[in-house]
Amino acid sequence: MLVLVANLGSTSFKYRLFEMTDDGALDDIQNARCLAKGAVERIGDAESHCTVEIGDWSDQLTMAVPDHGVAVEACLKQLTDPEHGALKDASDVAAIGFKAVHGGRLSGVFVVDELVLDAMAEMNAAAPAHNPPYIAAMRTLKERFPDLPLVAAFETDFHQTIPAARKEYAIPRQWADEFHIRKWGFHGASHRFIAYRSAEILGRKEARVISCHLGGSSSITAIENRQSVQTTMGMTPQTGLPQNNRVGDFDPFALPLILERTGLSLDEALKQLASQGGLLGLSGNSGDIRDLEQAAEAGDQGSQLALDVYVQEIRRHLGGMLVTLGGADAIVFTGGIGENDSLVRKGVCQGLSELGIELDEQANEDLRQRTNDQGEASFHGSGSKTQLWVIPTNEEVIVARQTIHALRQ
Ligand SMILES: Nc1ncnc2c1ncn2[C@@H]1O[C@H](COP(=O)(O)OP(=O)(O)O)[C@@H](O)[C@H]1O
Ligand SMILES: CC(=O)OP(=O)(O)O
Ligand SMILES: [Mg+2]
Repeated sequence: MLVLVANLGSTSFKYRLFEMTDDGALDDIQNARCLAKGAVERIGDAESHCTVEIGDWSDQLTMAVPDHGVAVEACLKQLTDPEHGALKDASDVAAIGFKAVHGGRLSGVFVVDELVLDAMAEMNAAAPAHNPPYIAAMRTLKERFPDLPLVAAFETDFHQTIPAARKEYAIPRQWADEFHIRKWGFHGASHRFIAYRSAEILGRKEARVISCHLGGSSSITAIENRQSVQTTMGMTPQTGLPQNNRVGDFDPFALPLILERTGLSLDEALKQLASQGGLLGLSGNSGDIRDLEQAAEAGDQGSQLALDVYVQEIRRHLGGMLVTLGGADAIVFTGGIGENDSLVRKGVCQGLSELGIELDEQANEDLRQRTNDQGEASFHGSGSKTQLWVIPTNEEVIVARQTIHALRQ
């Protein structure tokens, strides 16, 4: 069975085409053959980087990809290319699974119909960088391929195991009960993959793991027995750590002051918090960690401040997760930043030997030369009680499994 998985991130579009057996369990993460994969990075910038790998053939190009709709069209074109493509026709796939973000009252995995699209649209204001592009892509594909099942696997699903004491806001009871205002948590596919994969690596399902998904959007999750028990994002993916251009945790009582001083409407101010905040807002320069490190190196103070705030916020939440779990067997770094950025990993892990966390600086620097065939490597010192790992996330294989399960029901 062929399953195409579409992962529309805040700054990227990634896809993988899998050949899967349909009898695998959700945690059967090794049992999926990836026939093709591709990515478009820096969507919305003047130059987006596009990569594609189909079998032995690969290609890279730089072009303008203004939005996720254009990215999805480009992906289908690549996959059905007469010379290099993996599909004769898009209808060869059994389903397209989406790593969908906020379904509000719908948390779980659903075949996409009008009710699902409505539930997502209700959350457009809560997830402005994520829900509108997903809805647009789903509508386009439904129109072009009316017989092809589309499946939405919501990011909130993995966090349903978080106990009430860690998911309730201290707000009037009615808001929580009637309007579902609570900490939902996101990046569920990634944190679930890390939960399953780290348990395989550590050889223990009951391990205590802290999963740091650091990318265009970032969140940290505490995992016990392969289940989420606490996470940093809350009601919306604007919360928790500072994101690339979204604010992270913020005091709502600053808003009246902002509206009064700037003359902005509430809508405009929220738009700015969700597009001009985060690392971009702090630095006044860029939301991409690579640009910030380059600028900081050249002496740009705003960029250095953004990097420092990001690392300090990760450390603050890491401290909370360590206490929640009563210590950790492993801390795992994943996502575009977690997998690639040794400076951020070093900033987060240094000076924690009193807590049993010892970084091997050289191993952290040389990580790329030390990875196994899945791109994984550890970088803790020999005396460290807590293991430190980089594990490339595979959100798509989780969504592919969830898609098959949803089709069976
Ligand atoms: N080689 C790299 N070195 C350092 N940071 C990187 C590298 N590649 C990507 N990144 C960072 O990762 C981010 C993208 O991460 P990703 O997890 O793909 O994001 P999203 O899914 O939110 O779009 C970029 O914004 C950039 O900050
Ligand atoms: C919240 C979320 O799903 O983030 P992203 O896809 O941008 O990493
Ligand atoms: Mg992502």
